[in-house]
Amino acid sequence: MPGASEATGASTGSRATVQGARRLVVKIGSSSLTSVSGGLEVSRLDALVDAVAGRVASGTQVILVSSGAIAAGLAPLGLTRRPRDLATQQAAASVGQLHLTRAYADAFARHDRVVGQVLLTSHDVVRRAPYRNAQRTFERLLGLGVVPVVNENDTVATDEIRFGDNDRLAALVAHIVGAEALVLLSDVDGVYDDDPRAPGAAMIDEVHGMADLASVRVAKPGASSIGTGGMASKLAAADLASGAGVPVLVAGAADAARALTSGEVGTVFAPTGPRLSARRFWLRHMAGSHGRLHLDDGAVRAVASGPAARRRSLLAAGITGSDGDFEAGDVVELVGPHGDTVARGVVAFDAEEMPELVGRKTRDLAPEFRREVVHADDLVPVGRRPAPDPAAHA
Ligand SMILES: Nc1ncnc2c1ncn2[C@@H]1O[C@H](COP(=O)(O)OP(=O)(O)O)[C@@H](O)[C@H]1O
Ligand SMILES: N[C@@H](CCC(=O)OP(=O)(O)O)C(=O)O
Repeated sequence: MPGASEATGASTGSRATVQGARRLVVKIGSSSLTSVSGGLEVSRLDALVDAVAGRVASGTQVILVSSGAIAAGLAPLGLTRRPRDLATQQAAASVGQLHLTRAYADAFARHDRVVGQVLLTSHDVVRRAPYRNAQRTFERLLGLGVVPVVNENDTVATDEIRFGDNDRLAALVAHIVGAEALVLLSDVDGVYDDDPRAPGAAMIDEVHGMADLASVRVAKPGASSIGTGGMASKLAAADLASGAGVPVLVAGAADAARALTSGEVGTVFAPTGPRLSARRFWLRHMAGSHGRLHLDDGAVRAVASGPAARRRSLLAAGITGSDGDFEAGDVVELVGPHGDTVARGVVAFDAEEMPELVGRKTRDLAPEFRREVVHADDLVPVGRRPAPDPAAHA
């Protein structure tokens, strides 16, 4: 387990990246902005905005992902605890999001900054066209000097189309906007090797892959907790972002100013994989899948193993079957002989054309079928990386 005293060059580099990033996603959790009894605590929000505005003034484009809509809606509705049912959560979010947005607009106005509200559901990112549209909107907002304030569109998100938690949403947004780093601010000052309330629990300085966290105990959020995902969702989001090349800093909201200037607080997650382009990240982590192509061993080796430069397109000869109702241009899973997904990619044929193709060498195909089924440029391997299982440690 890397400890506070074992700072390495890579960690220093990751903290330096957070410090020097020209485009940064900052996520703040509900528990750092609200209390169940008092609703939105404007003084805490103001302190966060002071830190963000300071960073913006120094030339960084900041995208703020803010939780707190549901919690901020409780007190105005006379609710004394977080509701369990989705409809009441959505009603609370409808009320609370308005409070949140108004407070952000007022707080940033003190710094002569304009904010723009961006409410997303997973529907907006699983399909390519709305995803590109969201990308363009962010780009234009940032170009206009606006601070985008993002949340899940809780009032319309049903269970099926929920991101689930804003830590994950923040990791996705970091890739949508091409941010250089992600900062997750919470009511705890970093990731601890045990429940932070346990005697002797120590904060971890740096993480170089999820294997470093194998022995970390992640306590489940209590029933009265304001936050939704607890530390487990932060670790999953940090894994998602750092695995695709984006360093992540987990720090306390009370340390926001230092987190956004020196970066010398909290726990830093060094990148564990190459930086994925926004398109490849979308393909790998966000795109909705419309079906599956089954591959033989040779095809699995061709498309999913070895360095990226040597990976090849998927040809009909390596396909043993398909299922699903996809059309050319849809995203499908590429599945190995043992049923495990080895890659995802954009398929060049409709499902109903597949019987003509399965198992055939290119030279044996009719001329109109003689092309890659999934081109190498449209294909991204899905490696398996272990993440800590909160249930196992709770
Ligand atoms: N190993 C751990 N290290 C740090 N915090 C942990 C750990 N296990 C559980 N926690 C808890 O996770 C909580 C943060 O998650 P959460 O309340 O969901 O935050 P937020 O609302 O900011 O998203 C902290 O209050 C902390 O008590
Ligand atoms: N979208 C929800 C927050 C969901 C969420 O992930 O909350 P948190 O764990 O506090 O970051 C809201 O605004 O209440």
